[in-house]
Amino acid sequence: MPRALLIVLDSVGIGGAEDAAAYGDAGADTVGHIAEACAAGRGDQAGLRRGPLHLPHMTALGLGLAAEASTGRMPPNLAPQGTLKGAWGYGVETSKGKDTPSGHWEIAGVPVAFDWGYFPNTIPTFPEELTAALIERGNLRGILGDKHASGTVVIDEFGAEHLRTGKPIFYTSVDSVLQIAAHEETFGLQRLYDLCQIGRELCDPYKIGRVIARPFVGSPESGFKRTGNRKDFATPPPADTILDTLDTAGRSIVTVGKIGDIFAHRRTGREVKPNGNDACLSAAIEALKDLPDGGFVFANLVDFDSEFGHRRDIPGYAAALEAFDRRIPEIEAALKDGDLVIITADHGNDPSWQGSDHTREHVPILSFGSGLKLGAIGRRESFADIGASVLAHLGVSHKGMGAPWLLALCHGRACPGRPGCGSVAFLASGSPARGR
Ligand SMILES: O=P(O)(O)O[C@H]1O[C@H](CO)[C@@H](O)[C@H]1O
Ligand SMILES: [Mn+2]
Ligand SMILES: [Mn+2]
Repeated sequence: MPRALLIVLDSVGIGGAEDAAAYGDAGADTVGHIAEACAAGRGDQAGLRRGPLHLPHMTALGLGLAAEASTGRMPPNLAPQGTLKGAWGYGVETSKGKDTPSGHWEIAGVPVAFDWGYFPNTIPTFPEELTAALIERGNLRGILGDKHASGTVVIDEFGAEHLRTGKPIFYTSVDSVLQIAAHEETFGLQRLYDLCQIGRELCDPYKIGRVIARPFVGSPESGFKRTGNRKDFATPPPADTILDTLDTAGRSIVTVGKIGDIFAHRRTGREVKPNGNDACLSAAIEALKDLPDGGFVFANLVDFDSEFGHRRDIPGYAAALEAFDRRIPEIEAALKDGDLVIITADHGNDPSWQGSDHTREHVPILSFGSGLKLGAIGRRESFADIGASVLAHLGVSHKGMGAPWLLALCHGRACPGRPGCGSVAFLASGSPARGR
């Protein structure tokens, strides 16, 4: 029985969203603008990286072709030179919003049809009764911030006052979030998590997607730094996702990084949550080693978004893409015959864009594995096609949103595709055909 690995490169969008203007993002293009900046020497940083964006493995999987199909422009240095090694295309987000839960839930078969709640870009941003309830139930002296902000800037601004007063820092963004930053040692990590749990309950009537704990360390003298103990308190998806479907079918599930949080820990299998892209990718590769037949590994790599996209750091983002790309051979080496890998993203976060928020974009869909039919899977009208394709590959029937694309489930590199070999190819139209 085949297995599947789904990797979400958080915020690695490829531009071109037709509805981007409605989000203030017309023209945003995360990968395209990083590639252009690198080609123009604006991606150089001493000791980190230099030169054109170098992503040989993702290029061979069709990243440049997917980007070109999405925007009409081939990003510099991403045109494939040799043989293509993957099936490539791009996904269009149908959900409302451009945040992590919308993107991930849609990937997993549940597009967001309702409107999230958002806090206005005013000071204060939070409704008085919400703040009052948080202060009372959280036993607080008050709150700091109370505005739209970037998380690293807001701890620089209020960190010292937080240490003096013990008041936590509350902020939000254009996303449906309430974020609470507090010093991990003086305020206490568990106390921050408990406060966020209270916040989660109080935010439900406002339809807020996530309450996020943002612990940090440091001092006014040394500066403040966020730690890896961020924790997202998400509202659960409104319908069954592929995780529910696979769990019901008795399949083994491993979720890596933020996935557990994003799906509110519902049917998220064995959760592994190390800190950072590299450690999360290692954990995903490690999980493949003892993943039984029919199993599913679902990983999120968040550094692209949180460390570089929101920070508008082009060299950092480029270096992170290159670091991921260098490890694709390790993923290939961990695969068994019949395994499927899909690499995608949940939204954009163009580091060349104004502000510090996500950007509405198409996402790349790159897949590979033995027996997989190579070539274009085209434009997928919903991210839900990704989850549907995972289910199709794993042979689990699916009644929800999304349609699987061209997959050739030919279990074995040497499969001659003889009649009756049992393999199934899903054609782009969605009609299954025998053999390959
Ligand atoms: O600036 P930081 O704290 O990284 O916040 C960002 O992280 C949130 C979740 O992705 C986004 O809504 C954005 O506000
Ligand atoms: Mn995200
Ligand atoms: Mn983000």
